[in-house]
Amino acid sequence: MLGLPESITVALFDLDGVLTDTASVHLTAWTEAFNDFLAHTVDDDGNQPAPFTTDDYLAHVDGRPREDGINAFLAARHVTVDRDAVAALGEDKNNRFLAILDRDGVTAYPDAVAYLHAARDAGLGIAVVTSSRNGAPVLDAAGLTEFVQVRVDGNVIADRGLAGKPAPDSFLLGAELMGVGPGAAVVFEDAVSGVAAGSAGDFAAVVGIDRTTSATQPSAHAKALAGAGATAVVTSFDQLRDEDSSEGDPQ
Ligand SMILES: O=P(O)(O)OC[C@H]1O[C@@H](O)[C@H](O)[C@@H](O)[C@@H]1O
Repeated sequence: MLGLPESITVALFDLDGVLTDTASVHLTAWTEAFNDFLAHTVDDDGNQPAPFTTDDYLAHVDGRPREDGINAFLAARHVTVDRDAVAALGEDKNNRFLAILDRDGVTAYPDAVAYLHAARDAGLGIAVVTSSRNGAPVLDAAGLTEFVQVRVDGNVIADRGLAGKPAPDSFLLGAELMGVGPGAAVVFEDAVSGVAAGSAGDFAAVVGIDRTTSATQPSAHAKALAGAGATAVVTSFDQLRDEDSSEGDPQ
């Protein structure tokens, strides 16, 4: 029913881009904020840096805590700024993110909601592990809070001084708070940094969710997720459940 090894009793879900259609909102907010910022900045050689692109988002920002994403992208553009500038850029992006949320609301992916129902019905423990400090309001706006027994979000990560994804620490904390070790838990992730975190944590399974395409041909992102250590890559949770009905696996 869930397409998972039977040893798994806990599911750790990333949020943005896995359960909710908010990776696109982060991408839009980051693109606007970075490009406004870059327009008034020069790199370490005094040149105008190239604009922020979707590829930059996937490589440097996706899945990481806010400040880590800023630092990784600016380092890639050889732009050096002080901590106040990083904080101001992060705040600008967050204001843009919240304004889009306020205007458009949050959509939960139907396949993810169906999978949450199936996981809960099967008795699996459910946790959300997100780098976002907006994890609680996004879950609320999507109507998903009722499913979540444990939430590790960007605020928890900062309060506890944990290393962000691609370090495994936030997922390991999620498993610990659910009372299991990584050998009894599955990680669901759409970001390369998140899959790398699950892989580094030795979780029983790390499922990459590639929502960049609905085609059967593996996308570049699907290949990147596999390369980062995903034990399986699917374009929808439905594929996990379909696999089971064709194989007759009990869980
Ligand atoms: O700025 P926030 O809401 O704390 O989010 C931090 C990061 O959270 C991750 O979940 C997203 O994949 C990133 O795009 C985002 O930058």
